[in-house]
Amino acid sequence: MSVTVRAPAKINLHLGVGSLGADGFHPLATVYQAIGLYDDVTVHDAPSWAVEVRGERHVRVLDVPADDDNLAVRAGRALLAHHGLERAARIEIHKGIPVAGGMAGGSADAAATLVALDRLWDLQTPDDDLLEVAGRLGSDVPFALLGGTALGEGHGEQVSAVDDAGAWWWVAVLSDRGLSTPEVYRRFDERLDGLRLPAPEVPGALRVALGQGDPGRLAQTLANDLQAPALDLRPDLAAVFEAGASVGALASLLSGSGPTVLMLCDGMPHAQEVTAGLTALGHESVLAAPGPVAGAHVVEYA
Ligand SMILES: C[C@@](CO)(OP(=O)(O)O)[C@H](O)COP(=O)(O)OP(=O)(O)OC[C@H]1O[C@@H](n2ccc(N)nc2=O)[C@H](O)[C@@H]1O
Ligand SMILES: Nc1ncnc2c1ncn2[C@@H]1O[C@H](COP(=O)(O)OP(=O)(O)O)[C@@H](O)[C@H]1O
Repeated sequence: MSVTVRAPAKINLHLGVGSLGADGFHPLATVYQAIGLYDDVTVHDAPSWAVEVRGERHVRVLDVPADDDNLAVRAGRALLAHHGLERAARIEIHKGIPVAGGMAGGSADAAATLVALDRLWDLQTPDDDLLEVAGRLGSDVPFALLGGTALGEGHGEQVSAVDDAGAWWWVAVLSDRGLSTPEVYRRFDERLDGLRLPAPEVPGALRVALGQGDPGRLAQTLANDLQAPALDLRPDLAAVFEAGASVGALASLLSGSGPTVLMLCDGMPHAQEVTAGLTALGHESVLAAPGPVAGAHVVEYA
């Protein structure tokens, strides 16, 4: 028997970052949104742990570890440890989420594996326990379970749903190489030069824009505190922001720690226009996706 679970990419509509804490993490006030780019994870009972990674053309699958370092395997082991069990699984990952793009593809695989193994082995793990195991695997993993649009607090692992009336369309401009999340946070610290920041907050105007489902308003409130440090590390990305403005995107924003650049559009036809405009300017990997979409969910039992 096998179980296949689909999990979405995430973006951060607001990424407010505070000063580095004693735990080695930065306090966050973020609003996540799950968008329609997905990884599918299929699990089978097996005598020992194994993982295979495949993916769509725009995904650099060779950058994904195919051993015990893979977040999906770490998730499987963590779930078993939580239940005090000893078993193993073969995990097949089909990636549609860009690797090291600031869209939490590894976290999506971890979340999908938690749900898939829970079903395969009928573990009946309570939701709160799954969220807790997820939060220890990575700050973004609980959101990949929840999906939709959600507030992220703590270091991003404490998630709660947010009212969102929108049917948003995003265009993602991928990069030909990834950016390391810890390096971007380190650069964020360097820029502060010892200054202590107040606790980060999500602006009320963002919640209003989401509640009204108004793309023009949302465009005014998108913000990411990691954008400037990421641009320090990748100054070439400035050209992508300029391209977004020149093809009429409502706003451009770095996705998480980057290097993917997101462009907010006014509906699907506009997203298609923006995609065509960027392609005509020579940007090769450009994907349009709707949001919000569901978190990790079963798509097949076989
Ligand atoms: C920046 C964000 C925004 O959603 O996502 P990505 O853009 O990477 O997808 C997240 O904060 C990334 O979360 P995730 O990739 O799960 O990070 P983790 O595995 O928990 O942590 C990796 C490392 O990033 C740094 N880190 C992470 C989260 C946080 N709030 N503060 C940090 O300083 C720490 O150095 C940590 O050791
Ligand atoms: N299942 C996985 N999918 C993607 N990356 C993984 C996975 N497991 C481990 N990794 C490692 O995590 C790093 C960051 O992964 P990813 O989640 O794609 O990006 P980001 O943190 O930018 O959102 C990759 O460079 C890769 O080495």
